Amino acid sequence: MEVFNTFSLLLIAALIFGCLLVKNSLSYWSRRGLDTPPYSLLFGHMKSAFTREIAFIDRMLKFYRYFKSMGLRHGGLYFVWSPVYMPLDLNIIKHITQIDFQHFHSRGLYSNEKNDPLSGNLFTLEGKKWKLLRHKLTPTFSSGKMKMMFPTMVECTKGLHKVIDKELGGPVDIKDILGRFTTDIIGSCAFGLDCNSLENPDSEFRKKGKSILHRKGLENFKQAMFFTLPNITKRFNVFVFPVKVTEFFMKIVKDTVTYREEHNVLRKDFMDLLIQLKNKGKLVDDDKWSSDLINEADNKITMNEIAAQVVVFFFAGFETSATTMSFCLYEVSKNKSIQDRIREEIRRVLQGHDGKLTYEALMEMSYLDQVVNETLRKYPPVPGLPRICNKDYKVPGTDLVLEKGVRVMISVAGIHHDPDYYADPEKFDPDRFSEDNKKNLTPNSFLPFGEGPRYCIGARFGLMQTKVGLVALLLNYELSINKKTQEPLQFDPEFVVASTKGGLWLDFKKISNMSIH
Ligand code: HEM
Repeated sequence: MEVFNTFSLLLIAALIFGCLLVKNSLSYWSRRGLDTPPYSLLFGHMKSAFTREIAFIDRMLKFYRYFKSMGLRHGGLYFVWSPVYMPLDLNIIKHITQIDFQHFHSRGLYSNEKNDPLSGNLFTLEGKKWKLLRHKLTPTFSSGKMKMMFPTMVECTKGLHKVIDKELGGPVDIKDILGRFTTDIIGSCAFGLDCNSLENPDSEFRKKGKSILHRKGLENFKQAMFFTLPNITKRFNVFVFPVKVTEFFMKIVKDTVTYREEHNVLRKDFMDLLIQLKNKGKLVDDDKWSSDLINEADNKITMNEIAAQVVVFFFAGFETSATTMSFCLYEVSKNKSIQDRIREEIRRVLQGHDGKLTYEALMEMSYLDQVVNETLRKYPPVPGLPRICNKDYKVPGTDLVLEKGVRVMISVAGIHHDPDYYADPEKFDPDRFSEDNKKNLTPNSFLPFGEGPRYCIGARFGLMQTKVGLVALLLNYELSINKKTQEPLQFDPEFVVASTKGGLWLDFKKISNMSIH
């Protein structure tokens, strides 16, 4: 009986202590004079990340609008019980992402290189490791390297035309088809493999890609934990990807590298550049691509590092571009005059290039560029930018000191939909980005690829594949919405990347049969 009483007392004491701890954690912002939207005791502001009720983009809009409606420059959130700072003021954001980068060089995401090699990638790495790797990988994405990969991308449009032609006559789920298209492009450019997912929607690559981005059950819970409590996840040695997915990619990368090295295969793709970094530590000049021109250097990368980068290129690269293309096609399906104007530009520019879609021809399509920018504004695929404070930081123009370890979330979606920066923000208006109007945009109010030294390394590649896909489709097909098109669009809570719920269904009518090859 006495043992039972002691145990009960200890339990009550632990409960009281736990409650006080939670209360203390959840008063972090009020003690510093920052406002917070209503939250749940158990999950803070992340309940819907665990329950998947509200999409990430909608959460980013909601929190931004809450603070904005109160006329605030910033506010506080809680990821479960840990404090997250949300700046709205563009000057504070500029300081965090660019000027005072040394205080915020990391995203504070899960990375556990030793036990989970694929988590040691450029997106998640921190501090010096990230800096060194970024330095080594930057030349991989130079415009010269992009030009070299361009023909591979254009080649993949053949498969795109075939699939659309097969589906003519009924509504087409363009989101799914474009996901397969970019899977094939990245598969080709990153792994040097023909993933064949356009022809075969059940291809292994497509299945693995989907299983990562569209997580269910325990995997969904794990993903929310990686995001909200990375340190705890690391302590439990949880893998960022399901073990089978990790094994699949590790094997493909190792087999490809070994085969290329044994057979002296040179291909103009990411894998080739990463193999150069592994063996020599440096890349050849843009205009040369042969093994005897590679300079020696000692900062080489390992096989595991190659695998981690190839996989992050794959996951960061295919869905972001596919959703950009889908949202763009949805908007031009509703705006016939915009659609006609792009098609007219595509035809005119191609005529000047013997009907071939070359890198130079694509760069000439300025209206297409405006339309893609407006799509990225209205539907930013990455709606929030995470950072973590690496050393105490006084927020400029305020009395607030962010302590080391406090996380930051910048609401890209909120800024892109703020009427102070974009008049009538729900209107799809590519002329916002015309040569004349661009000068009037508020500096730092357009952040689809992030900002500062952690800016998206694949932005050029992403824009290139997005535009190649759009040219291939808009040249030969007229698009319109149909009864199956969801209006208004709903974002899918199961995806971190902004994506529509239940696909995106459009009608395609073939109007010409022009080749771009
Ligand atoms: C439309 C397409 C794309 C969009 C909208 C996009 C967006 C972004 C954003 C917002 C970030 C975070 C930037 C920051 O925190 O400031 C990012 C980082 C990154 N992206 Fe992209 N991305 C796209 C395509 C790609 C592609 C095609 C690749 C690779 C082939 C790629 C690889 C990466 C990597 C590796 C990072 C981490 C960079 C670092 O931390 O140093 N992305 N991307």
